[in-house]
Amino acid sequence: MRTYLDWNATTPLRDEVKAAMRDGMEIVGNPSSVHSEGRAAKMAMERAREQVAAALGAEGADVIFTSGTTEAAAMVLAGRGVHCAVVEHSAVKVWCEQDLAVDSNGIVSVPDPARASLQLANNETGVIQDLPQGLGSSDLTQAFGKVPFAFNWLGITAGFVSAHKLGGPKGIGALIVKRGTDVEAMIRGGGQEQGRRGGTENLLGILGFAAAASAAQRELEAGLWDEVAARREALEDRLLAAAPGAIVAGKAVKRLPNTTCLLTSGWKGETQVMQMDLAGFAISAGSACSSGKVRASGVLQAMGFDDKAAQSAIRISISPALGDDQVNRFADAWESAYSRWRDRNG
Ligand SMILES: Cc1ncc(COP(=O)(O)O)c(C=O)c1O
Repeated sequence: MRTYLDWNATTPLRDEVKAAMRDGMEIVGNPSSVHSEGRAAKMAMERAREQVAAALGAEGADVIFTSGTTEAAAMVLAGRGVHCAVVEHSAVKVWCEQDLAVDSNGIVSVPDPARASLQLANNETGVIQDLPQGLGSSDLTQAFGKVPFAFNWLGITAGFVSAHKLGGPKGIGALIVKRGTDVEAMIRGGGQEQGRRGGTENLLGILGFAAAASAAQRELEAGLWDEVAARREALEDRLLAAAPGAIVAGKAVKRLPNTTCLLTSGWKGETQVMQMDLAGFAISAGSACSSGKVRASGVLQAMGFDDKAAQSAIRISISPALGDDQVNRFADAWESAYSRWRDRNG
């Protein structure tokens, strides 16, 4: 039996999502067609758009369906000379001047919010940022569904989300913009999405996204993520007690309730990921692998960790679908791997 502890990377489809997509398979029409089949497809899509907007607290804002955050970010950032910090996901970073300062907790200073992009929560550490009013754009991908927020109250112009982080399908997401914001289409062609994103819409993906967004909203309102936070705290207490030299990145500041980024300097993150995989647990390493060369995480380096510490990072990210038992079994497995490593490196 495998235990999946990598919910920040992606999530399994929720049952409600599968049901919504299965129902959607019966829809025949193209949302742009004027006949009854087309109007039925359009109606289902617009209902889904309202559901996504409601879950995001973005009623009255424009929800433009895209293939996910990467596309949404490109639409508003490409060629604009926007500023960001190196802690951003590469989907944002690739378009920006990466010159904003980051402190040892991963908190970013934003001198000119209108010309900046700042993530609400970091995918590696879970660190949550207070977004300054008037911020140009924010990557909301990791925060959506895990912590309550309302787009309408964040005071930002644009936000990016991906459905697969909250139990929806992969390859669908949205760009959310304040109504009336000028957004030039990147993918041109038909006039879909008010001329801002050409191409026949991914209706099945959209229906799955809406079901995921509503389910996530209900879960948050029911307080299930408070239980996740308590479970995560208990896990960190155990791991830090077993490995007194270990560090949890960002532990001193507000974080997502489900994320632990653990550094055990000297013990390679990749090694830990492989050992845990063999023991039946999926976690991820906090370092990025590019062209066969393992690099330390830029996020952790920006927070002041040296290469050896940064390369030891693992990320454990849980969800309300996991119980105490699964998390405890992971802690057991990690602790015994740690004591073997410590005995060898003593
Ligand atoms: C914070 C953050 N931004 C952007 C992305 C990219 O999302 P997608 O690959 O769905 O476009 C991810 C997911 O990997 C993420 O965690």
